[in-house]
Amino acid sequence: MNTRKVLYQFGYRRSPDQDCPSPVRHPVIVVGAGPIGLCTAIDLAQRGVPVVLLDDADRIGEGSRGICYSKRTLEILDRLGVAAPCLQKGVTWKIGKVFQRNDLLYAFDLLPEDGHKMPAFINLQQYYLEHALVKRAAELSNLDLRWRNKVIGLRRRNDGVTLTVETPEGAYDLDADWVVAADGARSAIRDMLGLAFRGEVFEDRFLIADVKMKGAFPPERWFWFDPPFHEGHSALLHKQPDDVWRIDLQLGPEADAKAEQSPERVIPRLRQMLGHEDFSLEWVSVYTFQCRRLERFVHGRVIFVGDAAHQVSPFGARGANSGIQDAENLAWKLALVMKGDAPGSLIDTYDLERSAAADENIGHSTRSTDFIAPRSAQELRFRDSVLALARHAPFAQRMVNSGRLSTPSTYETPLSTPDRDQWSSGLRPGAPLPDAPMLQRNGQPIWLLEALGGEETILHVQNGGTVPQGSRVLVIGEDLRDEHGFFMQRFDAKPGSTYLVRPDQHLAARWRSADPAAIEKASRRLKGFDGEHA
Ligand SMILES: O=C(O)CCc1cccc(O)c1
Repeated sequence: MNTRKVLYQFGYRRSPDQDCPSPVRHPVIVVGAGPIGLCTAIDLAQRGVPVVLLDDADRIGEGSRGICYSKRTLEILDRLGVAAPCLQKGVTWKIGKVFQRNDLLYAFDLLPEDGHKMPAFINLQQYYLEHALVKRAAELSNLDLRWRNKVIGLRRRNDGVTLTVETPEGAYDLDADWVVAADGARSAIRDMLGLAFRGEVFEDRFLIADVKMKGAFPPERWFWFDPPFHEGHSALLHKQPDDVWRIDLQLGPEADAKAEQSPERVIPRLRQMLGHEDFSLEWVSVYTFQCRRLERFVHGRVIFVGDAAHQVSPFGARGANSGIQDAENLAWKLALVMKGDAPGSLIDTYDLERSAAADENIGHSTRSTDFIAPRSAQELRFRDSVLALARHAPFAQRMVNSGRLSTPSTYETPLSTPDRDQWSSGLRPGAPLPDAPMLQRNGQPIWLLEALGGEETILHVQNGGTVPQGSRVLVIGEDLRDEHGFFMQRFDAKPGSTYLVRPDQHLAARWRSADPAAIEKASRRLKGFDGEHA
């Protein structure tokens, strides 16, 4: 059952680099062609940076891995050109339900408002996402994806890194100005640099099963505390495409991982839960998890992203989503630095912003895990009291923690210019921009985030005055029209309001009226030319 079915097979191809007498030098080498490595490589390539992407495998296999992709992740995937196939195949959902025993404690809606291109979440087997990314990578002539290229050695130099790469035809060396380590939780690059994680390892074991069946459950996230079919433990259910259902069952710290994966143990548990045996097992595994991270994500010219840099429990779906957000944070910075349009110290803000995001994710993940699988009698008493109260008191429902689902971080960063004017919407410098439906000059609809793309942009609300100058300016009221008022409301905009947007669509600065000198200063600041990171 755990022998992975190969879903997509790719060929090893000899690279001309393997025939060169001395190592060929590349601007960026990304190690690991999982979703995070692929997103990093595609983003860099789209920004005009030639990339080599190395992976030790040559296939995408079935397996129990990431399934939930959040709205922000989908917005990033859209910019990378892969959201459409993911949305088409994925199961869209936004409702979560939390049960205790057989009783519904409460339900939540992750996106109660209209006017967003992307849904709150989709569920999609990771292999479909990886396949869409590999197809996209193949369209980019400056992205060289090399299968069965395993990094077995790494030497750091002041101005770069030399990698030794093993292939079916022998080993060869490559030089890189920068290496991005996206080689996952068991990162070989991390080991080669002798880097250790700090954080927590949780003892509780969970059974994870992908089950194929014609289920009558709706496309919602259902979470149970102490259900009658699995007493004293928790259970989680998600719908995936192709009639596959993801089931996570808490087993406790004493569970025997090997025995629990056998069909003799798994099938009765699932029969108990589903009330029938009309299903087949696609994938079964037993896992424990860690909430931990590297102290620093940037080590000279080697930069860590995704699970190679930080790890969380599955609850909240923060692993893959935060990894893809690492990729987008890094790509624009690396591209600017490599083109000489920003100082090298801009890369330090990747470390600063994304390690703060990792701490946020680890904090959420740890608190959820402590609530779901209490580790002491005191934690258990607290958990059970909250659940008892939540049955009758809505305020206590907010204290129930069955996993806080992934949301993007607002960066507290030297790249932001602090507000000097009064603003009242939830948006603030460092935050990802909300989307809004707009009309183009020709009357065709376009989403705000589509119009922004991946470039630094000034958004200026028309007021009859002088339009600010910048490398890219979009005037609301001319270039983009806000027919339904979503933009004005979400941005707390008034005529003259002006926003400076980072290449990753986070807000860098805003003013009630455009001031060319202030805009120029904020633009230099967002590229790391100003303040302590100059
Ligand atoms: O709903 C959640 O909190 C996470 C669902 C999930 C994500 C990744 C793996 C897995 O087994 C469950």
